[in-house]
Parts: sequence; structure tokens; C-alpha cells
Amino acid sequence: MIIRSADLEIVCGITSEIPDTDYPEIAFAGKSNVGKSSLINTLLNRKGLARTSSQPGKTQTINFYNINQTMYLVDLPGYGYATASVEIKAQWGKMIERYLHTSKQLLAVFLLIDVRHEPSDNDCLMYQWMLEQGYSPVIIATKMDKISRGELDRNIARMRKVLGTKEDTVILPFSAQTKQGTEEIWRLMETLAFGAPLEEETRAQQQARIAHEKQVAEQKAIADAQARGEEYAPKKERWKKTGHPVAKKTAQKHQAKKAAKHKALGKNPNKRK
Ligand SMILES: Nc1nc2c(ncn2[C@@H]2O[C@H](COP(=O)(O)OP(=O)(O)OP(=O)(O)O)[C@@H](O)[C@H]2O)c(=O)[nH]1
Ligand SMILES: [Mg+2]
Repeated sequence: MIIRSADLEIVCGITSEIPDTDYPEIAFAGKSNVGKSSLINTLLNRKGLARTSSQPGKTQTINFYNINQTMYLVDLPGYGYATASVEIKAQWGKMIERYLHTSKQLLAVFLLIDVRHEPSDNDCLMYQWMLEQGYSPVIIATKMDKISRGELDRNIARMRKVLGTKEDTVILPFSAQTKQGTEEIWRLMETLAFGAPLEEETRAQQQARIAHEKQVAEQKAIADAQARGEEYAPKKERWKKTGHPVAKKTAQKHQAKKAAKHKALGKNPNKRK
């Protein structure tokens, strides 16, 4: 999917109402620190949009990211955050439960499990809940960069066994570090949200789009210049007018500096050793 816009549009805290949104929602659930926010950043190709931390318990609200005004990716707080107080844990649990039960647009819940570890009791509960509610069960095995290929196969088999997955449950290995799995997850999300994976832009379409965007930007620049009562000079011409290209100036400065250094050291820069 080509991401034209990705904005954190709604932040829902423990006392907030669950919002009634206009687009399908895909939520990311899982234990604290499993990589939910990192997955969202990777899918959107935005490094710090969703806040992440090596300390568990970073996401404490339900965050709705509006993508291209067509769908929401929903980042949930993690469960099983050991150092949070019992009361806080219960409040977060209730908030997540309230969201999962009341959202009218929730299309799918992706359950994230760190591929290095055995699924926890909470992971098993979450998986069962997804089945009971009739959601397409999708599991993302995160942090695949941390183990070998052989271990990955063994751990995914163990994951299936512990969760007791149905045949049609998809388990997708993923790494936010290497971005492996990103395409597969997008294809699945597009199929769920729009019925089929969106067509990739062909090279010709991409060039046409870029040319169109350039043309629109230029027209805007002309209109802005006119509004200021100035004559529009395209970038290249403005550059020509000065007669001193920045790159040339920088190169001259660099050369002068180098010559001074060599002079100070009494060396000839062109002499071979
Ligand atoms: N090596 C590696 N590290 C990862 C990966 N995904 C996440 N991490 C790291 O794991 C830590 C937790 O990531 P987050 O994305 O904040 O996890 P979260 O599930 O959103 O955590 P909470 O908000 O606390 O529930 C961060 O230090 C990330 O850099 C991955 O695929 N590979
Ligand atoms: Mg998070």
C-alpha cells in the first residue's frame, strides 16, 4: 500500500469513550514489549510515529492511526506488564476489553507473540477469544531476526502446539529490524479491509504520479509568487542567477583547507610515498 498519510488521530485512555470511527480497524494485541508499536512504524515506514521503548509498558492508551483516510491501525497497550500495579493492570485490561467488545469497525485482531518465547496463558486466552468472536485469527511471530532459520521453524511449530491453532490460522514471521514479513502483513490487511491486495503501482504509473505531483507543486509556486507580486523563477534559474553554485564554493573551501593543512605539515599532497 502506498502510504499517503498516516496520522495518530484518536488517543483513548482508561476513562475515554470508545470512538465510533468511519473506517475499518485492525488492532494489534499482545504482551508488553512484544513489538506492537514497532510493527506499526514498520508497516507505515515511519520511524517514530508510534512511540516504542525497550522498557515494557510504553503504550498506555489505545492509539488509532488513520491511514490514507481508508483504515485505522490500532495500537493497544500490552498485557502482562509485570511492574505495573494490580489496579493499573486491571484498568488497562478493562479498557482493552471494552474496546474489543464495543468497537463497531473492528475487522481483525492481530496477535503478536515474541517468536523466541512460548505463548503465555494470556496469549492463549486472547487467541481463544478471537476464535469465539469470529475474527480471522492472525498471529505475528515477532523479532524473527533474533533467532536462526531452524529455530524459527521449531518455535513456530511450538507456538501452534501451545495455542492449539486451527489449520487456517495464519502465523506470519516478522522483524521490525530487517522488515521481513512487512509485505505479507500488508497483503493480508488489504485483503481483510478491501477484499483483495491493492494493485502495486507500476513503474509507469509511479513516474506519471511523480510528474503530476511536480506539475501541481510548480503551479502552486507560480500562484504563490504572483500573490506576492513577484515573478516566478524556477529553482534552477535562481541557482544560475547567482553564478556561484554552492557545491563549487564548498569544493573550493575544502581544497583551500586541505592545502593549508599540507603546508603546515610540510607535505606535498600530490607526491607519492
Ligand atoms: N531485534 C528486534 N527488536 C525489536 C523488534 N520489534 C521490537 N523490538 C524492540 O522491542 C522493544 C519493544 O518494542 P515496542 O514496539 O515498544 O513494543 P510494544 O509491544 O509496543 O510494547 P508496549 O507498548 O509496552 O506494550 C523495543 O526496544 C524495540 O526496539 C524486532 O523485530 N526485532
Ligand atoms: Mg507499544
